Amino acid sequence: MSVSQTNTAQPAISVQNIIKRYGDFEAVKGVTFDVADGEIFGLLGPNGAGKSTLIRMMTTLIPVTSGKAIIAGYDVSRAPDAVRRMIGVIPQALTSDIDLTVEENLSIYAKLYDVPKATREQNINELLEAVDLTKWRNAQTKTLSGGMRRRLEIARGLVHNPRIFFLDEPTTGLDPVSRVAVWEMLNNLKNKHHLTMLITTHYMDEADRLCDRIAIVDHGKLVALDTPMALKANVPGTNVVEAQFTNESTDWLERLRQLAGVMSVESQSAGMYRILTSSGSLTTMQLVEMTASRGETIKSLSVQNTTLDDVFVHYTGRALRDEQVKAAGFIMPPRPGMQP
Ligand SMILES: Nc1ncnc2c1ncn2[C@@H]1O[C@H](COP(=O)(O)OP(=O)(O)OP(=O)(O)O)[C@@H](O)[C@H]1O
Repeated sequence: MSVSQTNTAQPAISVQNIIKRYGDFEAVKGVTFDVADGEIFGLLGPNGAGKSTLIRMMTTLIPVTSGKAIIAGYDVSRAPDAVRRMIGVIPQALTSDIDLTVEENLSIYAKLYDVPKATREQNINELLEAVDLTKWRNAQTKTLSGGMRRRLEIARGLVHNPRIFFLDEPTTGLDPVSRVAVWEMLNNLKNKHHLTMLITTHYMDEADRLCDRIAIVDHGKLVALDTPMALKANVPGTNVVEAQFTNESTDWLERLRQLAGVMSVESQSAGMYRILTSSGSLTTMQLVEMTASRGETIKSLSVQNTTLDDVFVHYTGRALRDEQVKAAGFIMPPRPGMQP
């Protein structure tokens, strides 16, 4: 079926049993999901899970091996130009021209996308305001901080008024304050421009705060898809107890596993144990009793609700902090005048 009409009742993005093969290697193995109009949809997964490959297919950068991706009503394989007019794309790498000013970067893109002259200036002014760069419009891009440059790239991706915005790790390499500023900005932009957003991220707190629904991808397959709250509620064990003992006994792992409600126990560094349990209070009570009856002491103890990190571990078998090693390796390019 060739879909050529834009229809607001249909999903903004519809991916149907999509497959991508690189030679003999299947990087995406039949993934299906819809993204509703106006939704912020997160794609999470370990390194190499297939997130970028999925985004590249949805944004027409690489051909689909089989299956379909329908973006704003257009099939990426049959109507790639129409898809490109409907989408804005922020890739992982920063691509604005550092020798141009902020405004020149936006203006060149607007011309590339044939934004009519009459609306070009107004669009640029509004976007500069939205990303809080109005007073930097004449600054050379190379003088901007990492966070400001990322905001410029986001404004540039919206200069032709796309309906659907794809962001591949929009806050990687930013400090926590800049990350929160980008989240707020994306939320404001979404509401003001009625955008649909698809975001990949390595940061669980980002996905939790920003996304209406989250898809977890692993080894090229979709392994979970729901709202952050439902994902957390559906993971066995609703609490995480972290405990550290003064005595480095080798049988803690086994003894902790036998406490009431315990689903799994993970031994961490510095004698810390992370316990996933269906009843934080019951497990904690028994843990305290058991420790006291053996004449041992607890060095530290905390009880937390299940986080998206726990969801991630549950579905992928890997902790996100392993993934963050790679993410932390990305460093924003230095700007002139910055201290090393
Ligand atoms: N052009 C290519 N040729 C061959 N294999 C590729 C190519 N691009 C990606 N792959 C492989 O496909 C798999 C999925 O890669 P992809 O970049 O989509 O993962 P990702 O989830 O985006 O990972 P990351 O978080 O590291 O960006 C990986 O095993 C990768 O090595």
